[in-house]
Amino acid sequence: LPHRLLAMAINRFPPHFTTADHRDRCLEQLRSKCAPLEKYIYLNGLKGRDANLFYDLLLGNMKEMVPILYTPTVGEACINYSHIWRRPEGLYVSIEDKGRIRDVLSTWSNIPDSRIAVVTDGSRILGLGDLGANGLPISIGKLDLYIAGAGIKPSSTVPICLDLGTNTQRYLDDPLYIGIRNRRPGPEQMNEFMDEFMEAMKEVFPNLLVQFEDFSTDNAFKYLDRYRDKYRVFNDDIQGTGSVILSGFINAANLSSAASGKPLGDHRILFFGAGSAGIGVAKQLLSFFTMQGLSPEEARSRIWTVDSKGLITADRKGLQEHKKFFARTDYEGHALTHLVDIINYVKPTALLGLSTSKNAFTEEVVKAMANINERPIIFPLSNPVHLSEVDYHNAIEWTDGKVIFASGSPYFPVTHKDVTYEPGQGNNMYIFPGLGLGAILSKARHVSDAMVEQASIALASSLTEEEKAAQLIYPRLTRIRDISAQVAFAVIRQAQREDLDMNGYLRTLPDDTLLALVHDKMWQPPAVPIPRL
Ligand SMILES: NC(=O)c1ccc[n+]([C@@H]2O[C@H](COP(=O)([O-])OP(=O)(O)OC[C@H]3O[C@@H](n4cnc5c(N)ncnc54)[C@H](O)[C@@H]3O)[C@@H](O)[C@H]2O)c1
Ligand SMILES: O=C(O)C[C@H](O)C(=O)O
Ligand SMILES: [Mg+2]
Repeated sequence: LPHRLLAMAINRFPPHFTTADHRDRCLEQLRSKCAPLEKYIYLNGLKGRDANLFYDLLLGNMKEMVPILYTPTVGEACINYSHIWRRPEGLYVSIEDKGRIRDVLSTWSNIPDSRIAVVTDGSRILGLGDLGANGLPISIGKLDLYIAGAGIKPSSTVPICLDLGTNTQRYLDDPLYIGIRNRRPGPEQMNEFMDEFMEAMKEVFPNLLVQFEDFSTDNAFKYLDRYRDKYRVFNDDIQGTGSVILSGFINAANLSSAASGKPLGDHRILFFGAGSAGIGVAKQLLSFFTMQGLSPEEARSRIWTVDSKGLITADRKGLQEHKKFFARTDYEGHALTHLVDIINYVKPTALLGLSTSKNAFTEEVVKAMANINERPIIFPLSNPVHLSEVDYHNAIEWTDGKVIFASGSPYFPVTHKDVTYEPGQGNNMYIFPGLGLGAILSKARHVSDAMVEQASIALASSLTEEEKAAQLIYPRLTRIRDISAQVAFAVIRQAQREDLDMNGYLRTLPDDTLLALVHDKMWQPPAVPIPRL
């Protein structure tokens, strides 16, 4: 520091100030706030004042801080973002920037360092609907997990919110709303905007991986298909979720089959919710069955999907494109609309909720699953927690502790008849940090389906003996860096198998050296000494 600044800094730190004490002081300040949103605002302020300390605290307190910075509290932060906004912390690209998007992107301060952008258009934030320009915190929250969970350097991250307007009237009417006050454009105008945006991203940020986040279902599928072979891009809600749930399902199916004695290939999966997440997961779960030796057609026959109109059948008029693949052709009879009737007809071993329909898995539903399965697999995956299809304590109580459970948002452990049960969290946060790190280190030209699948298998195999003994299906969050390294390693090797990598050096490394290199590349918050005379 120049002498004048050093002198100022010395004068302003109290004589007994130490960094270690200050870490404890910040934790105490955080814990003194009662409301989760207040905690979010506090942490956001801390990040602005001292980012290194913020990430150091996050790394040391993942279990406590992730539910504040990420799901579920980040959802509340998004809903209220126009009112809690403090300072610029990401990049907004608005529909009014059309024709000069390249110039807008060029204003970003860390272009040479930039490696990963999370881009949302705010149109489907978690299960909370169209939040427009208030969606930026979801990009920030995902990138905080890249930094803490996979050691991506903070200066390499680019949070982006595309401000295309909103169809949510209460925001259009809110005098403090931070976005443009228009309804969303039609598909043609949006396509033109997205084409210009993606091309400009490639020009301005040549080394960037783009993660699409929380686009409404039609656009999520459309823009993934449109850009996946042209740019380095993946969709977290379709591919990240598919990958994390395949992983949890592999471990859950093993536990369930061990209890029932039935072969793994006999599982039958019922999806409640058939949007980007439901169909994304269903497509990824096909590979669970093909891994057991089933043909692709047999695999498809093990999956049933349900939307707000009931069991999806091929004869339904006006069926949306993304629902056609799993639409049943073998059901004859009147439309099945009640979940219990559907369960009794399908006899699923697993019920997965991606419906945004709070408490849809009622006692009757859960007991119907428990009646036909020794250990029913029930995953209420909708976020945030108040939209979960069933709360953990109910799932435990209604199945007398037999359920194999994972939810999208975190739950606390539950004690039932003197036994304490730990829930799994089936959230794409276990996948995207490692998937992104692997794609960045290998300099992969594209993110392939096989890379996503290898990420999933690596996650499934990452359980420790202790975690297996506790019958967990996902590893503990405190091990996230280790898990991300294993995921990244698997992604790099798959990129190499498919000739998608542009970092030839990594090919020359034996497995243990490559894994060590992935760990070495992870950024650690530096301990910044307090200046003293
Ligand atoms: N756990 C995770 O990692 C993860 C990842 C992605 C998405 N999600 C969650 O999944 C949910 C869905 O996301 P999406 O993008 O697929 O949304 P979406 O709105 O496109 O899809 C919702 C689906 O649920 C169906 N549905 C709604 N109400 C229903 C009801 N009462 N009965 C039956 N079906 C009903 C709809 O018809 C639709 O098919 C969100 O809450 C999101 O937060 C979780
Ligand atoms: O953001 C999350 O917590 C998971 C997922 O991407 C979602 O949209 O719900
Ligand atoms: Mg999402």
